[in-house]
Amino acid sequence: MNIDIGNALDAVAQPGVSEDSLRRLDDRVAAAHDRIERGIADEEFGYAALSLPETTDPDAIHDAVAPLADSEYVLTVGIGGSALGAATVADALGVGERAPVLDNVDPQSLQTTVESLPLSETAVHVVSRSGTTAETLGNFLVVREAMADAGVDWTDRTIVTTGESGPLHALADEHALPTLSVPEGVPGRFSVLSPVGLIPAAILGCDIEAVLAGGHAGRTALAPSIFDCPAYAYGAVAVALERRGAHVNAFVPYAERLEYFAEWFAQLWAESLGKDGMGQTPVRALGATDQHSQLQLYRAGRHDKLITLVRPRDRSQLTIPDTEIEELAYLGDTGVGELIDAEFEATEASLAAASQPNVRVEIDRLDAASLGELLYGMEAACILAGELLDVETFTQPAVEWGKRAARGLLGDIDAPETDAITEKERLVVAPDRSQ
Ligand SMILES: O=P(O)(O)OC[C@H]1O[C@](O)(CO)[C@@H](O)[C@@H]1O
Repeated sequence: MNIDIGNALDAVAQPGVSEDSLRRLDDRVAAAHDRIERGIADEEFGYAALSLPETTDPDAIHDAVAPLADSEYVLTVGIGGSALGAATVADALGVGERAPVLDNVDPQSLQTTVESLPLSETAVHVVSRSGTTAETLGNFLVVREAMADAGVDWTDRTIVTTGESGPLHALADEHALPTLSVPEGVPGRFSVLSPVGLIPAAILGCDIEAVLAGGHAGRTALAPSIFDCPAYAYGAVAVALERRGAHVNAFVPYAERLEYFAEWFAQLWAESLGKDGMGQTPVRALGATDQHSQLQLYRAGRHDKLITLVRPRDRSQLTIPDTEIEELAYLGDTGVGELIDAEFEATEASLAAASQPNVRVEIDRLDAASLGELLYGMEAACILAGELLDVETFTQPAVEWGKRAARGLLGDIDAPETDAITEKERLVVAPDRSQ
């Protein structure tokens, strides 16, 4: 993974960062790096995520999934960090269509998903770090009943990843389901390089060792300076720009197979850095598609964004055939990869020409090793940003209020938050149907 921050400098962008302030910021990056290394060495909560390339045991994953190796599909039942990592890895490695994700509680899509899958050839991976998440457990209870109704023994086709205790762990124990642990000290959104993110890819025959090796390359690339460490360069520049008004991070991968990666990044960035009244709002977009929907805003709208452009350098070859239409001659014999890269570079230049700060993130090609390095790099960038912003990067206390309110509404607990639902201020505007 390498990073080009040239278009974030104040010589080009507004807001922009001067090279002097980057050099001054580098002292803080060196101190933050020491802090991170100490956290890794002491296996501290959160920092332990940066040891996963070394601590995750791919053999244990292969052993656990061996009975499911005949699966045509792997259905992940999880939400947030318990789904987005697995979806990102499967998507990026080209098995996304065989690795659907149930990460919402929408009755229609749940029904459609369950009805569309050959349940006897489907493995179900239920993932929840807490083991209590209502959406995940609710979805799973529906899926297992559908399997039973279809005459499929769900205990033969289910594998669980969860914490050391909780209802999901109890259920797995009761039915002797194969169970792997969410690694100790690793928050969900930082757990992609563990069984949480790797099980579907392993069942579908992907090279998870190469993903971990890429993560390891990311580990060895950590260095106490933004001028030597791409991950820290990204994190530091994002923070510096946020401080100068770039409160939005439009994250734009130029590869369809990285669409879930943008969603994964959005959780990582929002849930880790959205604290104490700060935090860049991640916006997922896709290149070149969203050039035709969002770029007008990115170029001519407020100067309140960092635009992150991501691409694999090497792409598969597919050539646009020649055409008899003269105006389209320029497309003939052009690679589709050439076309999307021209769009990438033109968009990058168009943002610079409009003084809109943007950063280029590149990987060699979209393969297991580069993916592992990219995921690790973004996690390290996020942790570095958290150090510079001095926020509690690894928790997400603000999400608990809503969970209590919902459980109160469903009669599970007696929660004061639930009152706010019934006492909501109302000013409803509805069309007058009497006319
Ligand atoms: O893995 P769990 O405990 O089911 O949580 C799922 C997701 O929900 C959150 O706790 C937010 O509600 C995320 O941090 C987490 O990734």
